[in-house]
Amino acid sequence: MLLEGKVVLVTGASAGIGRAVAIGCAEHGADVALNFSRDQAGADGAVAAIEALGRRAVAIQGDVADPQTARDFIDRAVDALGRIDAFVNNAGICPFHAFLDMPVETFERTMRVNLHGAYFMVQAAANRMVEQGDGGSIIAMSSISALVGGEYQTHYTPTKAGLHSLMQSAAIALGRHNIRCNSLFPGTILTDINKDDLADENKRRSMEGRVPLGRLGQPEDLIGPTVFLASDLARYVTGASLLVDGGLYVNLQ
Ligand SMILES: NC(=O)C1=CN([C@@H]2O[C@H](COP(=O)(O)OP(=O)(O)OC[C@H]3O[C@@H](n4cnc5c(N)ncnc54)[C@H](OP(=O)(O)O)[C@@H]3O)[C@@H](O)[C@H]2O)C=CC1
Ligand SMILES: C[C@H](O)[C@@H]1OC(=O)[C@H](O)[C@@H]1O
Repeated sequence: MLLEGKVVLVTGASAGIGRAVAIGCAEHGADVALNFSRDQAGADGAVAAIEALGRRAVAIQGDVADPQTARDFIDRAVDALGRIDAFVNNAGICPFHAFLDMPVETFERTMRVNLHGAYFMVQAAANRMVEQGDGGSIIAMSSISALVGGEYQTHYTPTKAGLHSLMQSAAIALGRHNIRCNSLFPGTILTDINKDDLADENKRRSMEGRVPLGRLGQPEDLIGPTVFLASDLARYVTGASLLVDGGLYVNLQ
């Protein structure tokens, strides 16, 4: 088991990718703390799934856009599970909207959840890992959108580029503590975040058609890459990024 004896913390773990990687880490031996903001039932379901695997789990509510949530989540998770070995910054939103009339509130909320929230969460996780003194792994759920644009994502893609940039700088700041910081770049993964956008059958077919592996992603496709980066197998990997997109990014023509 790659994560036997390790404690993994995941933000935004009541649904979608965060839920899948939280349960996936438990399948690979970890105890897991989950952050969520609204979906208590989803978080409770993920806790039950992890406990059914014989692992410990705790769900802690908090809006990552509030800087206080970061300290609270890390403190309560470590109180419950004893330590922190890996931190997955996953919570994120993507309210699709056109550029020219982007509401200020939509822009600011997206920045606060996806980027400001990540900054304070990563900082709080890193401080606890430094106190523990035996290293750690920080993983950011960035996106293929850190590399390419989207007409209705002008407020979102900069947060994903920013998140990867945060991982690069944090990798330098934390290397002396043996804390590794890496980004995952998922392509289009079928979750609630894009349910409405992909309800347009033409758009969905066109997106599928561009993926060399022939399908859009499932949340479980992120488990292997997350477990690898959290594990000691990745002990010399830091400041890196990994596309998990079925080949979408390289498919120019
Ligand atoms: N799906 C995709 O195609 C891709 C997704 N990503 C990234 O992956 C991450 C997860 O996305 P995905 O699983 O698709 O989305 P989902 O909408 O399925 O899940 C989002 C999760 O984040 C939580 N969340 C949202 N806002 C907050 C908040 N303010 N505080 C705490 N938790 C919050 C939600 O919990 P609750 O409902 O309880 O608030 C939920 O658990 C995001 O960062 C996204 O940008 C990257 C590339 C592609
Ligand atoms: C929400 C989108 O479908 C999804 O989010 C990303 O980060 C990917 O680039 C996709 O556009």
